[in-house]
Amino acid sequence: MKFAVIVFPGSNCDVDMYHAIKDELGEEAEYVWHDENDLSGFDGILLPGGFSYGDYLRSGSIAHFSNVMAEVKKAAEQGKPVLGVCNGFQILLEAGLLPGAMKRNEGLKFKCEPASLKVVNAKTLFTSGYTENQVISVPIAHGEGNYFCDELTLKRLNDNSQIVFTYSENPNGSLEDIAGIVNERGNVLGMMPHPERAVDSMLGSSDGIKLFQSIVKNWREAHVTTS
Ligand SMILES: NC(=O)CC[C@H](N)C(=O)O
Repeated sequence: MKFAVIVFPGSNCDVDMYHAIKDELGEEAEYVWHDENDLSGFDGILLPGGFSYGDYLRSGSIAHFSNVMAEVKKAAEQGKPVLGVCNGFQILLEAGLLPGAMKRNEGLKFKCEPASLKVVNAKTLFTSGYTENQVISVPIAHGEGNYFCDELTLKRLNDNSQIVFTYSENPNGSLEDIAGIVNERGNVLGMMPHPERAVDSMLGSSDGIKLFQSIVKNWREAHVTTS
């Protein structure tokens, strides 16, 4: 499986993402600069964390105008897996690929620490390697992770099982402890915690690797025929 790691001016978790895919997962990965106009050669799209355009205005609000975002939308419409982590999640929200918005953390402090997450929905293509309600440890590092949406959107998220991860202890004030959500179709996931930084026990946790393994397993089942 071949992944695109999209790089925006100010991305700083692209190397971690690339390392997780290439060295820990053992799949193909390529850096793709934000002005690229063609993602047709990739099977999965990864938007890594960082401070695209210095987080000016609102995190992700400038990056979502990048050329590559039209291609990310196309890939999502084609049903390809699209994962946005931290700033990647913020960009997906700004692009309208996921509902809701991100506010500054309650307390207005940047939080960088391990987080306990509950896997609320283990039926997505991103989480099928976990069990329902499994608690995993994945680090967070953000100043703008306070997820917010209106009541109707929240009801839809709950009714469609689109809330995928919640925090055991809410670090940022996000609505209903939301740490990650998926789109209605189930192929676009945004999450504030960093699974790419939890892929080896030397990093304090290897719980994140299952997320990437789930993507590959589900992709193989759908695309690779064995005789
Ligand atoms: N690591 C990240 O992507 C976090 C940066 C992010 N722009 C923030 O809210 O602070």
